[in-house]
Amino acid sequence: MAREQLSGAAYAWNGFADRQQLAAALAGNVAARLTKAIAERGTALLAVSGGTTPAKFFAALSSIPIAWDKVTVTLVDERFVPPTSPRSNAGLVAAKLLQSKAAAARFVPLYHEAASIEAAAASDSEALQSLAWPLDVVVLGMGADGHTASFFPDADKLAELLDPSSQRIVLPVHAQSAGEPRLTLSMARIVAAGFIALHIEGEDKRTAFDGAMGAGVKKPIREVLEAAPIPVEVFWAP
Ligand SMILES: O=C(O)[C@H](O)[C@@H](O)[C@H](O)[C@H](O)COP(=O)(O)O
Repeated sequence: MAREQLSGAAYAWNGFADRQQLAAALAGNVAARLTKAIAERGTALLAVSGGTTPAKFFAALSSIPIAWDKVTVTLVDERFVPPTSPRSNAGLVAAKLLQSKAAAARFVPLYHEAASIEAAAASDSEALQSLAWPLDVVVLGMGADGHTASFFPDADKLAELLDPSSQRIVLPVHAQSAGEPRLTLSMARIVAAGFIALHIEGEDKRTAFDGAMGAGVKKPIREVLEAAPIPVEVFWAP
């Protein structure tokens, strides 16, 4: 595990020979952190990302026997679609994570029906406000464009999205490259997590990550690493 310090953007690189080994290692790390949180405060709060990368990790985590009835799972971000949509991250989590042992966990979605995405985000629904913040664990993904969560480089009001002092829990996102409008946890809620993992796979993502750590225009993933008070644990496999 190589620990890197880049002018405030600290991260630890955890490289694996294949995606199954990564899934087992990341699941073991997350399960241990959740168990520690339950021992310390009686409950644990986990936020996960969607997309195509997490499926193996979700399957590995779901089978680990921890006190899942004391775990609340929410999302880092969500497309503005109902859980029945094939684009829904809530649907992905229900199908791939909240199974087996993890079926006993409580799930709190970001999406709920509303007249607009702004209305949905502004309500920061009652269920979210009452969660036992800060997050104990957050697992981020990253796009090849350097976005993470729904902090897309072409998002409207990107500076607001990246503001680490925001008091908001959930923010609305409009970005041409995102497809549908998004709901995202705010930067402040993400970087306050006790354990921040970035799960990326493939050479394209490694190249994109290395590029984001270099000079030039700061991509959102670099902004998150710089805003985080603790090193981000990067989990990568080819
Ligand atoms: O809603 C989403 O799409 C995710 O939360 C998003 O932030 C994801 O982590 C990246 O876009 C990577 O997506 P892939 O895993 O599909 O490459």
